Amino acid sequence: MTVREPVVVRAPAKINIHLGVGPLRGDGFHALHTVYLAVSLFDTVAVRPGEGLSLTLSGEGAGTTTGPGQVPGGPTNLVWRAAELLADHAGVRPDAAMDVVKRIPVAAGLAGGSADAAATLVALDALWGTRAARADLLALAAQLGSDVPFSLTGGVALGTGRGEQVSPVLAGGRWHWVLGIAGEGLSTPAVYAELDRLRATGRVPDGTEPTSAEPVLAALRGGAAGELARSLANDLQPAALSLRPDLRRALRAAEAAGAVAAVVSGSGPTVAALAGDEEGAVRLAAELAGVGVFRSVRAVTGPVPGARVVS
Ligand SMILES: C[C@@](CO)(OP(=O)(O)O)[C@H](O)COP(=O)(O)OP(=O)(O)OC[C@H]1O[C@@H](n2ccc(N)nc2=O)[C@H](O)[C@@H]1O
Ligand SMILES: Nc1ncnc2c1ncn2[C@@H]1O[C@H](COP(=O)(O)OP(=O)(O)O)[C@@H](O)[C@H]1O
Repeated sequence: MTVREPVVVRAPAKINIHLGVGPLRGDGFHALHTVYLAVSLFDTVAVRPGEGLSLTLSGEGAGTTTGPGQVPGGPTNLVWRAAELLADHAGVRPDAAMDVVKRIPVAAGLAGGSADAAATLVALDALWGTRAARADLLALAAQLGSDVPFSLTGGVALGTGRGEQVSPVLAGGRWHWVLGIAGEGLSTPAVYAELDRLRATGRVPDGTEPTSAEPVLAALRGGAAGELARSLANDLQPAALSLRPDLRRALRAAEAAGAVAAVVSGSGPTVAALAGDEEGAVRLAAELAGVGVFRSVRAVTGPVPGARVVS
């Protein structure tokens, strides 16, 4: 009997360096104009032949049992759903043993579940030999979540629609960040709902004119960290701050520790602090490691590629 080596795929976390949120659409999603950046913090998904589907989870977050950070171990996990969707699309039996190593913190605004879903599509496409067209993989990804197509493509991309329509963006550099990770996650739907509430009560602009992505796109072409720092924007940030007031302290701490700018990543609660260069990021990480508001900190760089087979 030949024992087949597993197919191992890694997929990156993302931060939103621009997140313009338009009005709530009829389908329950908000129209977005976002700029995603894939960063060097990865989950891996390994798949082997199996009878039916099975799933094991290890690494940070895998054992979380309460709150929005809970990762389901069965059919509702995005990995399991991705496997069923690809099998259905390709007309094959959903047979695979799947092992996920989670290093991307859960419910952190870093798209860890989306990374796992994208990695699973790529891994099982290789294991099952389904050879799905890229456009089909992107369409399956969009069915799994708004962020999943970006997790497939990686790099730097503009996201429109509900965030699922991605197109690459020209970027003239690499940027160094420190991620400040909070102890407890935030639920994405709860943060969008809080934004709607703040808009309905006139506490923030109503979203008919979401913040423009133009400054950030120009800064990406230029490549300088200082220019990017001036153009970071996140329309969800007031909602995340409203639900989690201690995030204000986290943002101030990042700037006091030498970040050229700091912004909440996506729906939060992770704070993405931009450093001037690589050494600056190492220094910033050391400074922020001692700040009580963060459970942990990670120095990362981006852009990095999307979900890729690594062995
Ligand atoms: C906020 C963002 C920014 O990139 O990322 P995270 O911070 O979650 O990582 C995304 O919009 C999250 O995308 P994702 O996590 O894939 O969300 P989905 O599963 O598609 O949707 C979960 C829920 O979020 C809300 N949602 C999501 C996307 C969108 N454009 N409008 C929304 O209102 C809806 O309530 C939806 O039911
Ligand atoms: N493989 C997975 N990894 C993480 N979360 C998952 C996964 N599958 C399903 N989920 C669910 O998705 C929610 C959001 O997870 P995640 O993608 O980590 O956060 P965010 O949407 O903030 O980027 C989790 O709270 C969990 O209930």
